[in-house]
Amino acid sequence: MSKAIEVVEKMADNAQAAIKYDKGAASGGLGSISIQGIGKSFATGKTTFRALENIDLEIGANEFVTIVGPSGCGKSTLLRIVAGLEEASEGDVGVDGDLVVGPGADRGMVFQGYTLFPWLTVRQNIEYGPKLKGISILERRAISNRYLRITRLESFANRFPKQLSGGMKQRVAIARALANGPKVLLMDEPFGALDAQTKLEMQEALLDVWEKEKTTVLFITHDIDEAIFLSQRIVVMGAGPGRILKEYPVTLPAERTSEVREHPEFLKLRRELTALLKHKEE
Ligand SMILES: Nc1ncnc2c1ncn2[C@@H]1O[C@H](COP(=O)(O)OP(=O)(O)OP(=O)(O)O)[C@@H](O)[C@H]1O
Repeated sequence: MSKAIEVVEKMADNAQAAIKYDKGAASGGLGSISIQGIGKSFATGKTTFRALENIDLEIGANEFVTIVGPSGCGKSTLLRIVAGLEEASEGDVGVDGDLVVGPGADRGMVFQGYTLFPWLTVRQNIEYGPKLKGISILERRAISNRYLRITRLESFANRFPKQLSGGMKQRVAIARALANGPKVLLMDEPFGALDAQTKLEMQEALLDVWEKEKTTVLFITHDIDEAIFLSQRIVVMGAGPGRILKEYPVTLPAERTSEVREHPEFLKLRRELTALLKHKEE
């Protein structure tokens, strides 16, 4: 089953999906995330595999936090737990004080693969979530217009996914997530498959969306430069079992232009993170 279908089906199953579209959430809802004592064990044959151990992380409303760490340290598992797609073995996740018990419209997911519905146009993909929630066609049109504009896809509204470039498809995926009015965007290596130039453009586009929509973003990447450029805070995880090793506040200017990449603070952070992660990969 594709990840998009998995998310949508679980949302449909979940009582939280019944929450009516709330413009307040789309345009400045809160969105603080509280991750408390999360542990996760997977049953693997006769043994269990300890994927996450004692994860505590508090993320403020409208904060942009990125998780980096070696392959297999549990980044995706943690994000899936926050999304409500995976159940934690121990601990709790709350969004604005509400316990996460499954996927909900308050949390939008964007993955690495292009998880669009290939049989729907760009506009229909964006309107899919609102339609599922029974939002009227007029209101749906207003929502899709807004996110087509914000993601600069207006002239591609009637195209099908296969007629789009990789960067455009990821912009549609972001627009589709935003169309549900989430307080929180959960992004698992969303730009991992893009070429270098498109990736840089997408990072700037995402910061633009984040500033306009005031969503909280929890982002995963292997790309240290991407983590520094985007984030207000970087959380480094280690493996065996997956745990938080260190947190770095990113004290770069709020306006992230390409010059920021040459900023001494950027270069210092890159050196520190590279050294820490190199050591962990060895
Ligand atoms: N359903 C599952 N059953 C058993 N083990 C799992 C399952 N899902 C994940 N794991 C294991 O848990 C660990 C963490 O996986 P996860 O995908 O969260 O890591 P990650 O840090 O996101 O890795 P990557 O950076 O390579 O994407 C891995 O060792 C993985 O094999």
